[in-house]
Amino acid sequence: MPTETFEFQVEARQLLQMMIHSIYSNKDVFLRELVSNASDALDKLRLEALRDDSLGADVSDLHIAIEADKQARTLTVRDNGIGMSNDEVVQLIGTIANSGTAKFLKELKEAEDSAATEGLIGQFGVGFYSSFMVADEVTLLTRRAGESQGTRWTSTGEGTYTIETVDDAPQGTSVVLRLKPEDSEDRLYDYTSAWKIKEIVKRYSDFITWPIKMAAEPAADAEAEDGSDDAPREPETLNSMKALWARSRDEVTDDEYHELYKHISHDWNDPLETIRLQAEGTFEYQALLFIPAHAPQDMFMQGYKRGVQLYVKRVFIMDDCEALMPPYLRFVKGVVDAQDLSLNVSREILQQDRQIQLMHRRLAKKVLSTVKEMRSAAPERYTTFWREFGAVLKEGLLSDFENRDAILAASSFATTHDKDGPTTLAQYVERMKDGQEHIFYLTGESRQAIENSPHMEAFQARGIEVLLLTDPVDEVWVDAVPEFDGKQLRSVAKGEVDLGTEEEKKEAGTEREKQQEEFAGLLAWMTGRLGEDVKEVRLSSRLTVSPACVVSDTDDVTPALANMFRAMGQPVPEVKRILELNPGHPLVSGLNRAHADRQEDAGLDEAAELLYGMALLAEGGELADPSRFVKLMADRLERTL
Ligand SMILES: Nc1ncnc2c1ncn2[C@@H]1O[C@H](COP(=O)(O)OP(=O)(O)OP(=O)(O)O)[C@@H](O)[C@H]1O
Repeated sequence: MPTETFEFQVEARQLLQMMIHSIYSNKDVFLRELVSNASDALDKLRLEALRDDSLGADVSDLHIAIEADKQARTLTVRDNGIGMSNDEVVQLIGTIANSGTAKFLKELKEAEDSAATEGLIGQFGVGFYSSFMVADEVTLLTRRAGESQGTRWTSTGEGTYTIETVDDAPQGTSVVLRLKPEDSEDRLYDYTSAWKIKEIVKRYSDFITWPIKMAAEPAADAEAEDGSDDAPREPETLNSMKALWARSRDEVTDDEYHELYKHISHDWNDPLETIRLQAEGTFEYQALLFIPAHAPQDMFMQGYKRGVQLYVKRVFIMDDCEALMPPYLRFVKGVVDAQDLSLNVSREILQQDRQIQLMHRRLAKKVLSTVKEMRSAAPERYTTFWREFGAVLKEGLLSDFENRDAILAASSFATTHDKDGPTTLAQYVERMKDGQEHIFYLTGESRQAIENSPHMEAFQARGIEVLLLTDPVDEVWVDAVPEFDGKQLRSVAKGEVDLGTEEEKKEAGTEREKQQEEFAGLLAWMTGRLGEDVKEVRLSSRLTVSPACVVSDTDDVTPALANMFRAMGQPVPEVKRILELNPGHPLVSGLNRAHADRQEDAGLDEAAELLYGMALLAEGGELADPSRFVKLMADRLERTL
């Protein structure tokens, strides 16, 4: 079989270039990545052998071996795991399937200093390619369990790689690195040194559940006597293989937890939070969960794989076990080790298992209570958490009714009360003014757009706090959550506004009756005139500065929500809104006088239309016919000159 040469996919090539030009300063991590891949391959083989008797794979001595050759300056990481078929090598090693990669590479190019670069690359993780940080040539020899032929893949990382079929490859994968010259100033150490290898394995891979073996070094005295040392030596196992989740908290350092996190999440950064849980009794399990410090790029994409790893009595069973985590906690990584499940358990069985459902509930509660505690105990970390995952967490308000209060208690919201810091609902309720019955909020594109919206005027004038909700999911959950602490949530852009003390309300009522009479003609005429667009034109009690605004009826769908449904392909009927006029505004009183004098003409028609258009623009809405609006406006302006 001839050797064939292939080109790396564009993204893969860019990533390799970055590896070769060593943008990541800690090069030791290449070994962690290779060991991590080898460990995954062993997990996969054990499972496949369990499920498929006919695989014909040897699973008697599964392990990882590290071999260094000082003379040849090579380092080999070998496993006798699942291996890869010829096609898999091309697909998995020659291309990058991760959809976030292009975006990541762009950000990486724009990053200005090396610290920013490392932060970014840490979010991504580059796995196998990190070999090129320390090697100028990498050879991978692999044979998939159950297949007879193997594949050799070789590359210097410069744009192409070669592939050839090999007849006598052992089962599993070996990766041979031809090491670059040592350069300790660049943190490129001697990776043939047994001491260095041990140090790296201990630091990053101690918990790996498979033995990581290294051939023992020849003893110094034996070499001195006759220059050779032929006696076979037992290879040394470098890692303790202890499952961290099964050890007590005080036996494990934070660093050890963090390395386990990196292994299972493929993240290069430390997690934000580590959560431990031990359940005893009839259904025993241990969980070690992590909240990452960054949201993955594809968290909102369809097909995002959620869930933690499932082990049964220390044996890895599956990745992304979605039965253990609700969708709104899909960012949580970790390990759950259950004592009483079958090793053959399938995803379908897990979904229906009552014990698993109980476990799922308990894990969700534990994550939520941890987040809540984080807010008081570590506010900075909570801020990071909320920035990265707040929008996802709030999805739970729509799906997890049982934990709704716990989700609300772990949530925070931007508020008019504080320019910089968010508030909790409990804090909001504490600050509520005498006579205020509701928790007020407004949804919109951005804080600025909301604050400048005319709907806010009466609230600003009275100093009533309003929550400023800018995540798309906010449009939805506010309708699904009936109340918090006995207080209803109310949009300031919906329904009638009824603020102030009883006395003030009474006074305002008499005043309003007078105004109703005064403006009755104008309101009736405008309701007819704008009837195609709005269901009613009425006087407003929410405006102090602006002439007009558009509001939705209390139970109507807002335009933003309707747009969201339409974007998801769900038809939503057109819902007409209400135009409110500010009787105290000179433009409105002027229009009222003009209407009383002239009853009807083209000028009045246009003024009504312009007023409605202005109200839409003021809330950040869209005009049905912007060019007509601009023309009418230009005509009017022209007449003022
Ligand atoms: N030793 C190995 N045995 C079998 N398959 C392997 C081995 N090393 C890598 N692979 C396959 O190649 C794929 C790509 O590996 P790579 O290390 O580049 O990325 P990854 O481990 O999937 O994720 P990340 O890039 O986040 O580390 C792996 O998912 C795995 O399927």
